[in-house]
Amino acid sequence: MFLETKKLTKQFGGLVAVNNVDFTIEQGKINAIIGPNGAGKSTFFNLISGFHPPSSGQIIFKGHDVTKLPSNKIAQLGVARTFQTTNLFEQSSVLDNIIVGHRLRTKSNLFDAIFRTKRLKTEEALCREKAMEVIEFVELQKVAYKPVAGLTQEEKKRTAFALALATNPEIVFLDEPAAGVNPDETEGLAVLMKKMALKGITVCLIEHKMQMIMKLADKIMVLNYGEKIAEGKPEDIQNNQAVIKAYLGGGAIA
Ligand SMILES: Nc1ncnc2c1ncn2[C@@H]1O[C@H](COP(=O)(O)OP(=O)(O)OP(=O)(O)O)[C@@H](O)[C@H]1O
Repeated sequence: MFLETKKLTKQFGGLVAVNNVDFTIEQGKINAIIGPNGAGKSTFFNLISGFHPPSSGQIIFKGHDVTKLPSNKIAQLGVARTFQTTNLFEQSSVLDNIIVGHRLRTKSNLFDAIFRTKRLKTEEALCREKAMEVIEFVELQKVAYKPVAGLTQEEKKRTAFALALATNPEIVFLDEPAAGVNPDETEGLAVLMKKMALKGITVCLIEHKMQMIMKLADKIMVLNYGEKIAEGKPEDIQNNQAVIKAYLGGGAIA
């Protein structure tokens, strides 16, 4: 099993935001988490990427219990994530944003920076090389040297993907990757997510755009009031009575 949760639970005071959720994420596939507003999707995401400690339950990643690991330690195991609004440096170029993001995860220290050590120079060169590689992967070569402020929404999303990919992750968690982009751009981002999965990177996303999810996902989990009400292939989910009921008659998942 690649990534698995066992009876994962998160309580905020008296509210159970995630309730006893068993879920498996399939390696190299596109795994989606859907559900009505307030269903617990973001909380579940925050638990499995180490941003919140669970109240109870377990998270197993490649056979290791990572339940109690902080997010930086989980990141070192090959887990990366994007946020609904990824903070980019608007006045800096795409390339610099990615280099800075990557540098934050490399090993040089203040001593290296002051004395411009060989290690620092080697790492800088490697970061630049890696940044160019991921810029090419997300197809942003044409805007690599442009400030982020002048990019389209889709290009900004691609930059956020590139930031996550620069750490060589085995799995990326994408929080509403297509929020705020138009249908054409949504299609472009869907193609990019497929490209990631084809490269062997496991994708796990939260998304409200149902048409996109039904076409894109290999596997879907549906949360409602913190509980898993369904798990399966898109066609199973679309025809699942509990899911249709949760979405008030099914209009939202048609
Ligand atoms: N830090 C917190 N403190 C207290 N309650 C919280 C906290 N975070 C989330 N909640 C509550 O937990 C429940 C689940 O919220 P969550 O944001 O995970 O849902 P969601 O499915 O991601 O919703 P949306 O689709 O609207 O983003 C909600 O009732 C929310 O108010």
